[in-house]
Amino acid sequence: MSASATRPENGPSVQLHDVGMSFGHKQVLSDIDLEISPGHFVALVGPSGAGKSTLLRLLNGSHLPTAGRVSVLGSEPATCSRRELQQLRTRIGFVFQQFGLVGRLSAMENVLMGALGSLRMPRYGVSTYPRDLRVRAAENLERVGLLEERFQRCDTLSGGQQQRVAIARTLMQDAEIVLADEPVASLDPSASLSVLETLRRLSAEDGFTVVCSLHQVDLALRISDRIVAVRDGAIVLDRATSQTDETELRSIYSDRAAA
Ligand SMILES: Nc1ncnc2c1ncn2[C@@H]1O[C@H](COP(=O)(O)OP(=O)(O)OP(=O)(O)O)[C@@H](O)[C@H]1O
Repeated sequence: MSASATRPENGPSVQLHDVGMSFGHKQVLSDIDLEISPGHFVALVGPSGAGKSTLLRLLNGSHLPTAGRVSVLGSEPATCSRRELQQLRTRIGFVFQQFGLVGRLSAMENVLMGALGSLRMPRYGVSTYPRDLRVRAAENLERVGLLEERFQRCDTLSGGQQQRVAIARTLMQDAEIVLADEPVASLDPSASLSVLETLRRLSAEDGFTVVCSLHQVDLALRISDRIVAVRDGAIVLDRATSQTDETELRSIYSDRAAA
């Protein structure tokens, strides 16, 4: 794992205390208490509209809580200056459902863009990046199984391949936390499992923490160390994955009307 300048040794990656989030009069999250240790792979599950994406956005400082405290890698986004928040975000990778890649650029160039935070000037074209970064980008593409496709335009890659490129891009950041917002929602079951297994392997190899929202409870059970379920803006289950099962998790979706 990358060295952290501010996080106390072995301190939690993420700490939320009594967190609430409202948009105007709409209360979206309330009384959220959550602590995640470094290197853990946490699956965030729960029905549509439960507040999972909002919770992930609180973790990278895109949203600031309207109540309580959020601390990420030892920093509180709410009290960070703009520059401190920018620095914090270089330590946090984000993987989106829609990949967030530049389709007309090659896999290699998209991956290199993950290193832009460490460069002073914008770059245009693979050859304008320093050689050491090009070597690392190729290594990271190899780690996600896409070395051969490195010069292929991203919009010609399959969905699963595109998500692998997005994951390789976060590796260029040396991210200490990877936040993944429904990263496999648009993939078929086989590609979904394969992408999540890749993320899991990389997290184990490099030691970064993963918080990953998922709708597929079977995948959450296969891939995570811990499952946090959110419903109607509150945490309704927070357990080691080995201590829960598909029936209990499905009830969080199906009991919704009765709750
Ligand atoms: N910027 C915003 N302004 C107003 N309401 C918002 C905003 N962002 C999210 N919400 C509301 O917050 C609630 C939770 O949304 P969120 O996207 O966090 O849910 P989710 O659990 O990620 O859902 P899904 O699984 O469908 O992605 C929803 O009612 C949504 O309309």
